Amino acid sequence: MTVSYRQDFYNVICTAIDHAKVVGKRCVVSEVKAIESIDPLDFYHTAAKQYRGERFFWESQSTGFALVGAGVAVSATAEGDNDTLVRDILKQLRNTATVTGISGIEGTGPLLFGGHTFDSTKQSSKEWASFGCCYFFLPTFLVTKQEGQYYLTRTVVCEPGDHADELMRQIQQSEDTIFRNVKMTHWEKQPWNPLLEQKDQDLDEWTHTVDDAIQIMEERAIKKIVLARTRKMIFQNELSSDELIRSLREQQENTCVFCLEKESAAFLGATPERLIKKSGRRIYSACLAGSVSRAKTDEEDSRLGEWLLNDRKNRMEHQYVVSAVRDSLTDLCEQLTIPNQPVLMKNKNIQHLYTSVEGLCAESASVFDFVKRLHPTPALGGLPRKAAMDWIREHERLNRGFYASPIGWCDAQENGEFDVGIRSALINGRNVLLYAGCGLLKDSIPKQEYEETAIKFKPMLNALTRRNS
Ligand SMILES: C=C(O[C@@H]1C=C(C(=O)O)C=C[C@H]1O)C(=O)O
Repeated sequence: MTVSYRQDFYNVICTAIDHAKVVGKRCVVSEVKAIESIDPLDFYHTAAKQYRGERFFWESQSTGFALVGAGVAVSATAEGDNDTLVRDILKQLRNTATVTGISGIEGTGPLLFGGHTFDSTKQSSKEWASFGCCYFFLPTFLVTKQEGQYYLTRTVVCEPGDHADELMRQIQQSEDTIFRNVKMTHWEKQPWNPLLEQKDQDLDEWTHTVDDAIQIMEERAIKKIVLARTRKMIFQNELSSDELIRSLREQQENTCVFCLEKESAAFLGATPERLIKKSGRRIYSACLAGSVSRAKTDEEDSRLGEWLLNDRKNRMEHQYVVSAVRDSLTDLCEQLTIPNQPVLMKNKNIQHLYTSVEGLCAESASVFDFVKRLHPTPALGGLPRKAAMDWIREHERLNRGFYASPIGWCDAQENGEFDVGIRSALINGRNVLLYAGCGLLKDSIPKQEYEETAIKFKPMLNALTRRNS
């Protein structure tokens, strides 16, 4: 990657077009600049006019870090094994992209955002068709909010026959339009959107599948299987990811609110579960497994929390995740700090057992090395991984698509973050597919697990029905 400090964007584009002519290939040019503070969601909303179906949103509620992308400059979709494809694009970007303006700020410059399916051996289903098995894109406009500062990265793809004046005019015009309107963002009160139909997986069918899982865990050396279910919903009017993100960020403190659009579909949610964050040599991961509901009174809530901290089944379920995460990270990290005991993570609708993970890795490591090693942890797949995945592939009555998979971003310095796409839904027009899963052990009780998944529907359900419970 060439970093040019003093040249302005126009000159860099001219040089890139000349270079594209010589090498006969497109060249990517990005410019990073500081901008005045704006609400990332207002930017997302305003960009819809030009870039609906080509946006992403990412906001960590606890740190305030946010990324919003609009417009597809470069994209990658694939069927089958997807990891190589994204790495290749990133490598290509690193080798060929020119970045001008401010440098050294994480989450700025040419950055890929996206995700892939839970199970790369599975063909994508009809609902997930537009996303394919893997979808990442480098946005034309990227707004980054980092430590209270705001940055705009704009990216232009220069082809051999392009004219700098035209490219410059186009990007400037789009930028002016968005930023003129962003200041005037006005969220209108939405009319009531009635729910016309909804369908859950039948409780008997679910019970039967849980029984199957329990039986296989008793017969074979399988310790844990995560089983998921869906709820299909049809609303009267088209749903808007903008409005849903707005509700999620208001209601789901302590989570990461994310959304990835592709054509008319959007996959979004408020996940409490970080898979991996890499910042320079520092890495952060998390073990999250073992759940109980929140209660109405503080007293009852604490009692439930205490119960969870001491419940044998939940502690075991959690410990499987801790051990597997430790095993996955040990040889990628020089240092690894994992506390011996979990603590409680309390979210609006549910509380979990949580163990933090921090480490120090080699400079050359990529956030994708970690994703590949960790996914799926026993929190989303099971233990042993392969046996659990085989069972899920054969028995679970749904196609998970991007649900329970890593979703997130990676910049050209290989910094990035991928969280697990849970507490999520796929929306398309008036249709919604909600997803939720739970960890099964030999002594699981089907009805309890069904109820646990119902609680896990709540964050998205409340956003969809505009309830606050
Ligand atoms: C699978 C989900 O959640 C996972 C399963 C948990 C559990 O079984 O206790 C807890 C947190 C997540 O790791 C989901 O929310 O869909």
